[in-house]
Formats: sequence, structure tokens, C-alpha cells
Amino acid sequence: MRKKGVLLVNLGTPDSAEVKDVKKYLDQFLMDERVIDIPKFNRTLLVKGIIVPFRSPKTSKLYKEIWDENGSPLLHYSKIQAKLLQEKLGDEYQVELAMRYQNPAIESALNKLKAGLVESIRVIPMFPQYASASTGSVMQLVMELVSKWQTIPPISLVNSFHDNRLMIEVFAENARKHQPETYDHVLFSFHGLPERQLLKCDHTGDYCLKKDECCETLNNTNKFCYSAQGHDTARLLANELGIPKEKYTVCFQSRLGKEPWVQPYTTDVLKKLAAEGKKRLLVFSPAFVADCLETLYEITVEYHEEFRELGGEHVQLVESLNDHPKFIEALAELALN
Ligand SMILES: C=CC1=C(C)c2cc3[nH]c(cc4nc(cc5[nH]c(cc1n2)c(C)c5CCC(=O)O)C(CCC(=O)O)=C4C)c(C)c3C=C
Ligand SMILES: [Fe+2]
Ligand SMILES: [Fe+2]
Repeated sequence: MRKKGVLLVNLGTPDSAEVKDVKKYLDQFLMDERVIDIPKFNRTLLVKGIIVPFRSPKTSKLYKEIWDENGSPLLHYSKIQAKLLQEKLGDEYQVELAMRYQNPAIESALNKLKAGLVESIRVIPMFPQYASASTGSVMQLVMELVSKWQTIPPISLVNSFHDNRLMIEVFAENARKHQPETYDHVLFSFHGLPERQLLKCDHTGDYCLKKDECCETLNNTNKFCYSAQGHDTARLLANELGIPKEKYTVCFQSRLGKEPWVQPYTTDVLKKLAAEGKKRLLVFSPAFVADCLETLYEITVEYHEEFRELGGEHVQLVESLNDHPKFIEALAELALN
């Protein structure tokens, strides 16, 4: 009997925290036309001439802060997720893990599925909210690679799972360990995205960032909008935990460059909350399914220090989905549908 193929794809991480590997990673990542979506000539000058040489030493230092005996947390948890999913789905399935950038490469994972003579392939980009720069990029590369095969099996791609019931339950469960009611305010801090990329997703050209609070409700016009899907995730989590609207803020971190990114920026929100006298913040990072540089360093170290310097006391990260059995169940559901 032929097996069904499942391909989990996360963003990717450098092969090591050393500058040379960080350079390779940033080069491949930021030269992606869906990530830095400007003409190729300008992108090459910007990425190879400025960002990679100047940013890599700094990024390498940050990676060294989170790198442990298991290597990169993102890759470590992704491997565990793939292994647990294989165990859960059993022998009728062949589960492979890939990273969009660096290793394990999508091409080699797809070749393993091809060698396994799978009867179908289900691709799960590991991003709860759809963005062209993450999910879209994974989809494009998978389709490009498979399009060259002689026999193309039935293939299906998960677009997003921002409202996945089990995922919401796991984040809520992880938050309850910290007693959310004891915090002054809750942040749902998503990875940022250039505003330009949000606008490109608006097929009407007249909705996103043109109407007030455009992303705050999810509707037929903005159903694939990263920000609108993020607000939906936050709303579901707040409902699940009984957090009233005035006690939480949706915000966006990790801005790169000088152009406007989706707002409000997490650092501005920290300043506002500190000025209002808030002392203890609970921070969710629901754009990621595993702890990574953005959760373990940017939130846990940088934002914590920044908030304390502003007069606050504590910034507490809600652990990511990582190896939680209920998240593996969520992945199994996504694989089966
Ligand atoms: C939610 C998924 C992600 C989107 C969308 C995304 C967009 C995006 N990212 C950059 C630039 C950088 N991101 C970096 C790290 C990073 N990004 C994501 C996910 C998304 N990025 C993850 C999971 C990580 C961490 C990986 C890890 O190994 O832990 C970095 C590298 C770190 C740094 O130098 O700051 C950059 C750069 C852009 C420009 C962008 C959208 C256009
Ligand atoms: Fe990123
Ligand atoms: Fe919008």
C-alpha cells in the first residue's frame, strides 16, 4: 500500500550561529522576492551590499544567546513536531520536515517523499496566519519543484490555521500557567510585515489601510490579510481566557528597514503602557508555532529590558506550541483534511 505524504515547512534558521552561516541564511531569506518585494537589482544591492554584511555579526550574537546543546530552538522543536506527528499518524503516512531557508531543504524533503512513492502530498506551512512572505513563499517553491516531476501526485496546501481550535486551546493552556488575571495588560505580538505587502493582498485596492480599523474584523474582503487573521487569533484567545477588550493590545514586532510596517509597533505599545503605569505584561507570540529568536530573545530579553528601563517590572512570554500533544493533534487534523 502506498503511503500519504505530509510535508511540514517552517521558515528556517542558520546552520550554526556563526557569522558565516548567518550570512548564508540571511542572504537566501532576504533575496526571496516575496520577502523583500522590490525589483531584483535594488534587492541585490540592499541585501548583498548592506543588510547581509552589516546585520549578520549582530544577528549571529543574538543567535548565540538562544543556541543551546540542541542547536536552534526553531529547528529543534520542528524536528520534534515532525517526529511526534509521524508517530500519531502511523505507518500509512510518511512525514517529512523542511525549512524554507537553509536546512533541511524543501527539495530534499520532497525527494524523500518521491522516493517513498507516496500517493499524495499534503503541505503544511507552519504559519498560523497567511502571509505572502511566509506561507506564499513556501507554496511557490513547493509548486516550482513539483512542477518538474514526471509524475505529479495529488498535492494540497494548507493556507492558514489562524482560528484552529486546538491551537487556541494550547496557547490558552500555556497562558493559564501564568495566571493572566494577575497581569496589568496582555499583548498579542505578531511578527511584523511591511505595509506594502498588506496592501498588495487587498484585491479591492480600497479596503486595507483605507478604512478605519480595516484589519480588526475578518470578512470576505480581508480573509487572507495577515493582520486581519492575526486580530482574529487574538480575539479567539482573549475570548477563551475571558480577557476584556480594554485589557489587551494586538501589536507587531521585528521591523526591518525604514518603510512603514503593520502597526502598532510592539516597542511603541511598551512605551505607552509604561507611561500609563502598567507594571506587568503577559505577551503571546501567536505568529509562531515554536519558540525561536523572536520569542526567546526579542520578547524575553529585549522587550523585558526595554520595559524595565521605562519603569515597568516584568514582561512574561507565553510559551509557544512547541511539542504540546494537543498541537500535534492539530497538525494531524490539518494533515487529514
Ligand atoms: C510569521 C512568519 C514570518 C513572517 C511573515 C516573516 C516576515 C519577515 N521576516 C523578515 C526578516 C527577518 N525575520 C527573521 C527571523 C524570523 N522570521 C520568522 C518568521 C516570519 N518572518 C521567524 C520564525 C524568524 C526566526 C528564525 C529563527 O531561527 O529563530 C530575521 C532574522 C533575525 C534578524 O536578523 O533579525 C530577519 C532578518 C522580513 C523582512 C519579513 C517580511 C517581509
Ligand atoms: Fe521574519
Ligand atoms: Fe487591513
